[in-house]
Amino acid sequence: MKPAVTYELIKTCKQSGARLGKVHTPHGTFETPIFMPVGTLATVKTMSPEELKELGAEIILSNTYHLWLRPGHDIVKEAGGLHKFMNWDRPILTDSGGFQVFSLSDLREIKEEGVHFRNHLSGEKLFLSPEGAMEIQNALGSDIMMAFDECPPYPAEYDYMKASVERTSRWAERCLKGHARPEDQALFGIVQGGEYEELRKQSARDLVSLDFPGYAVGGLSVGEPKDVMNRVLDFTTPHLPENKPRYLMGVGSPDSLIDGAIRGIDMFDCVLPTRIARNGTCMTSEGRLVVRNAKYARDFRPIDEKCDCHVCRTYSRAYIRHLVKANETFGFRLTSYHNLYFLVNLMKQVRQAIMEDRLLDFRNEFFEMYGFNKP
Ligand SMILES: Nc1cc(CSc2ncc[nH]2)c2nc(N)[nH]c(=O)c2c1
Ligand SMILES: [Zn+2]
Repeated sequence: MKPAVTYELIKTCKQSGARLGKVHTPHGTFETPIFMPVGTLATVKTMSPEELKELGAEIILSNTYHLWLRPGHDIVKEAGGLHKFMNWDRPILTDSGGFQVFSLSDLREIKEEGVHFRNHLSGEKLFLSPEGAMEIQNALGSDIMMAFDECPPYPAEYDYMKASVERTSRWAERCLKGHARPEDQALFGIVQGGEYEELRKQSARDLVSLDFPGYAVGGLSVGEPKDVMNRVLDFTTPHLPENKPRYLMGVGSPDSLIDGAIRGIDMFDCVLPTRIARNGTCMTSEGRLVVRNAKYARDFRPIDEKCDCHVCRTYSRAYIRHLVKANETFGFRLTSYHNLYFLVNLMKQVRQAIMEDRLLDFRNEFFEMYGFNKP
C-alpha cells in the first residue's frame, strides 16, 4: 500500500548538512525546509485561511489535546474533519497531546497505560493513552499524526530519561497498532532522550526499526541553551533516515530555524510569531522591533523596510503602534501577519541558499543583520 506521506530529497547543501526536499501529502505537496504556523484551536490566531495562503503558509499545525477538550473531536469528525471544519484544504499536522498534558495540566500521573491528569479548563480528571491519541487524530483527519510521547522536563536525570525513552518507544508501537487509516494519514515517531547521546541513539534506533514515514526530534526547545539543542541535533539527525522528513518540534526563533536546517532538519513549528505579535513585538531583518515603543509614534516607515509583505507595503509603524496601544484587534492581526510572513519567507531564503550551496554564508549574513552575533 502507498504511504500517505512521502519525502523526495531534491539535493543536499554542499556547505552544510542541510537538504532541499519535497513532502507529498493527501492535501498537497510542500517544499522543505519549512516553517509551519501553529493553529492550536483550529485557527492560527487572528488569521483567516485566505490570509495564511496569501502570506505563503503551506502546512499548519493543530492539537489533539486542545481539540479533544474543545470543541470535542466528535464534533470535528461530524463536520467532516479538521480540514472542512476550519476551511483549510492544505496539509495539517496534529501533535499528539502528550506535550500539552505535561505543559498545561497539573496533577498528572504517568503510567504504562497512559497519562492521568486534570482538564486545564474544568479541573475534571482525564486520561489519555496512545490509543486515545490515535483515535482523536483519526477523527480530526490530519495528514500527519504524531505518536503519543513523553517530553520530559529539562534537565532530567539519566535514569529517568532512559525509562521514559523506553516507555515512549513502547507507546510508539501501540500508536502504530492503533493506526486505523495509514493510507490516508501518516504517523511520525518522536525521538526523545534529552541531552544524552546514548539515549538519543537508542530512541532513534527503536523508532527507525518501526519504519515510520517521518521522524520528529522531540524533547528540545524546553529551556535548554541553544548550544545544547545544536549539540543534540548534531548527534541525533545522523541516526534518522535520509529519505524521510525530520521535524524539530516547537522550534522556533530565526536563528534556531537556520541552525536546525544546517543540521538536516526539514520541518519546524513554533507559536512564537503569533504569540509575540499579540504583545506588539515584530521580527524584522534587523532584529526584534517592539512597535508600541514611543519612538515609533511618528515613524511612518513600514515595520521592516526589507519586507515585501502586504502589511509592510501598506501600513506604517505609527499606525500599527496606535492600534496596538489602543488594544485594537486589527493591530495584532497586522503584527501576526507580518511575523508569520517573516518566518515563512526566511525559510524560502534558506531553501534558495541550499540550492546555491551557500547556507553557511547566508547564516552569517543573517546573524550579522539580525544581531545574533552581538555579545
Ligand atoms: N518543544 C516541544 C514542543 C512540542 C509541541 S509541538 C506543537 N504542538 C502544537 C503546536 N506545536 C512537543 N510535542 C511533542 N509531542 N513532543 C515533544 O517532545 C515536544 C517538544
Ligand atoms: Zn512585513
